[in-house]
Amino acid sequence: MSLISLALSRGDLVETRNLIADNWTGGLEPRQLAVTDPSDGGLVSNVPDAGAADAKAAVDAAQAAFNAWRGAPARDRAAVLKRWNDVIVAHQDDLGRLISREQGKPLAEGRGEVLYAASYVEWFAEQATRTNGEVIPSPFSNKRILSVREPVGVVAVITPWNFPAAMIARKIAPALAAGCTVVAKPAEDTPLTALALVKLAQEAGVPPGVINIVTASRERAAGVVDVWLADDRVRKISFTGSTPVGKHLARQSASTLKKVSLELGGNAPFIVFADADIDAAVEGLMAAKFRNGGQTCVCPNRVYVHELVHDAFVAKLAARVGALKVGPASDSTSQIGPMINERAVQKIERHVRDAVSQGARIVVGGERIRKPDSPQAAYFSPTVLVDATPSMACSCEETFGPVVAVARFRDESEVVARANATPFGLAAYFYTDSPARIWRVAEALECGIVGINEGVLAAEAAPFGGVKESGYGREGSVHGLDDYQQIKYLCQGGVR
Ligand SMILES: NC(=O)c1ccc[n+]([C@@H]2O[C@H](COP(=O)([O-])OP(=O)(O)OC[C@H]3O[C@@H](n4cnc5c(N)ncnc54)[C@H](O)[C@@H]3O)[C@@H](O)[C@H]2O)c1
Ligand SMILES: O=C[C@H](O)CS(=O)(=O)O
Repeated sequence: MSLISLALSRGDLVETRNLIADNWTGGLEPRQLAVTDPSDGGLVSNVPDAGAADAKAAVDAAQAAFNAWRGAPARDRAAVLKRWNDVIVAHQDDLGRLISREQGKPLAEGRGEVLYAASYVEWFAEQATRTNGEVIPSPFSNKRILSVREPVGVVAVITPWNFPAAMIARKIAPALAAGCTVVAKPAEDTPLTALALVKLAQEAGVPPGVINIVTASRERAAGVVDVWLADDRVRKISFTGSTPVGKHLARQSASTLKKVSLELGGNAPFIVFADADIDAAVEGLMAAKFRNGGQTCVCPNRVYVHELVHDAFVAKLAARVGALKVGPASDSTSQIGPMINERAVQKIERHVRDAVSQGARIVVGGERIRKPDSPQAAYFSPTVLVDATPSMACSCEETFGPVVAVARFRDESEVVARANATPFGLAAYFYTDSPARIWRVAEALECGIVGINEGVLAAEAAPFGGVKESGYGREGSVHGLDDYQQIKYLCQGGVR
């Protein structure tokens, strides 16, 4: 094991308090939430386990800051966001270590996520000065009409644990660019990265009350968010997480007709046609599937390989999967870190057991890895299953782990139908050498994101989001501000 320290050079970036207005606070109740290292179960730190009173205080602060922030020139908002981007990049190493400590991903991935998060901040620093309205040719000689874009108001941001930096940056940056203010609640497993990012935002000059962040346990998360859902000053919910929670938030937002954007669960198909470059398809699947140990919403969850190339593909894939090194983030040679928690690894075990009980065969892996020196850690061996069928749990639910389930197919129309036979529609991937097939299949797949002969799609310039039960709204791209703004129509009469 080539050990590396996950200690930060700037220890004060391990911020253990919540921020409301310009007050770093331990919370209005003396309750604490323990943050543990998934690599060994050790305690990283404690943060406040906030409640309803903290949630309301956050909205009070965000509302109080809104008029001044929305009234600032767009270039001033852009300058603050640019400085935030710069300080995030300057602290890439510390933030990467913090991500790896609380989320478990290997340090190289943690460092990479920091730059990914910063790319959204930089993108929206640029977009902030482009929120143009329109002067519209008037249908009336005595009237002039135009439209302007305005910030919606206070935005509630609720984020998951798998990308603790990128997911919250992908929401706070456009909110601030649009002139909104924010109340944020990061995932209970990974609050420290979000707290550090907000601390850096404060250092970059984000005014008091523009960003407010509270942390809460899984048991108390609903209590915090329910306050925001019921408060009519909160004009938008931006959520990334599971589909069941997303549906709940959408239902509860209806009472005050909040704008809602939902980046939810996936069940991505990965299709390898007979005319594909098999080596490229294997590498594409490795990149897409094993990023963050398979714990991403766009990970391929069902792999369909044409029967003519199935055995050759599986043999190459199994060799690559079997060679992946599993270990703690503190080992620089680790390629697959621990799963986020015990609940996650038990779901993966359940999926593998269910698949085998229905006839799937394990080609490589298939078992939990227990490390004597870290009995509480939740490691799972990189796994390839073949002979997967639609009725298996691993075909119906996202496994969210390092397990590849492979099925054969015969023709294009059959495999597209199978790929679409899911309530989800976030990402899909396919490999082919046929330009005509590229258009047919890309148009036929029911999803928001398509990888064509490519496995890694993340990009701040691209519109990220899904359809069906993977949610709605788009993050990043020139569309990323739309959900944080409203369009106002102005009509001036008496011109003639
Ligand atoms: N589409 C995307 O961009 C995207 C990105 C990352 C993760 N995800 C999805 O998120 C899931 C994994 O993340 P997770 O386990 O953190 O999801 P989760 O839905 O359990 O939790 C997400 C956030 O919601 C909060 N939350 C949980 N229950 C709540 C409730 N009743 N009321 C209010 N807030 C509540 C959590 O504290 C957390 O902050 C997977 O389904 C994954 O596909 C989607
Ligand atoms: O897990 C969800 C992330 O949004 C995936 S990505 O890093 O944006 O591709």
